[in-house]
Amino acid sequence: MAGVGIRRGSKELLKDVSWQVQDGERWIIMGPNGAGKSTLLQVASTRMHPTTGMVGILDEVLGAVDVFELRPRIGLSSAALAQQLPGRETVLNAVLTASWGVMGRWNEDYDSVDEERARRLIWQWGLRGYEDRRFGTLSEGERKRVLVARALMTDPELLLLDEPAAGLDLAGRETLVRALTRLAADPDAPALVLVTHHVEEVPPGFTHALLMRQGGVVAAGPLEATLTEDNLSAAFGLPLRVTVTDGRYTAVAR
Ligand SMILES: Nc1ncnc2c1ncn2[C@@H]1O[C@H](COP(=O)(O)OP(=O)(O)OP(=O)(O)O)[C@@H](O)[C@H]1O
Repeated sequence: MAGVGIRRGSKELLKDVSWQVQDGERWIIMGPNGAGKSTLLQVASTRMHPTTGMVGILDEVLGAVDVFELRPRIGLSSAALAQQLPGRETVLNAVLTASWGVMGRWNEDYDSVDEERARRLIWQWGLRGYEDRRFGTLSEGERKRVLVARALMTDPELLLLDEPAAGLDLAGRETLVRALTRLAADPDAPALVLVTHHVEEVPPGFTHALLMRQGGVVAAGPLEATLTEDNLSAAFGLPLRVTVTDGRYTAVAR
């Protein structure tokens, strides 16, 4: 995207954002509350159109393409989507129904190939044995992993994860970070974009970072050169001390 701005009334949600994701890249989007991260993902997932600027997604230009054809090529996991999934739906159906772009199972006919893929994803995301459990009865950590499995169901070319570790306890977070580390290392995985508030949630193997503040880009580029003390302090508006141990980041106020 180039020069993207989004305005609602007098408020600028995004200001002159230019950003490119290439095949095989794994991006972190980070910034404080209200920085515009979710808005940016809304644009990248074709749910929101910019007021100014140009957005190209998977070789199509937003505004000149049928978004309903583009959406199955983009996997999305977010709290807003989780709320739309019926709690009575089974884990298997929560993942499987993504292939039809619907949230609850009705009378659709699913191929056994689709069901096999859904089961494989459920296993891959550490939920073997949970296939018949109802989504509403899962823990937050289990739910988050179902959402990622669901987002991968259509074999997307781009995977957008909006705060997948929000609300998880330490073990839940570490399980998810490990799973995302594996995904990042998979050469067949789609391009990845992960939104988070916390450097502790950056999975090793992610390649790039975009730091935001007040709708604008503070810094963007290769991860190590971007997640620096100076850039993170500027994004969060607080002097930070950042350490990296075995590819894992921690940040504390200075
Ligand atoms: N329709 C709207 N009208 C006016 N302001 C809006 C609208 N939608 C979002 N905003 C504002 O735009 C800003 C950016 O919101 P956004 O959800 O993108 O931020 P975020 O970085 O994802 O924040 P958080 O980390 O808290 O989830 C916020 O200040 C929000 O209140």
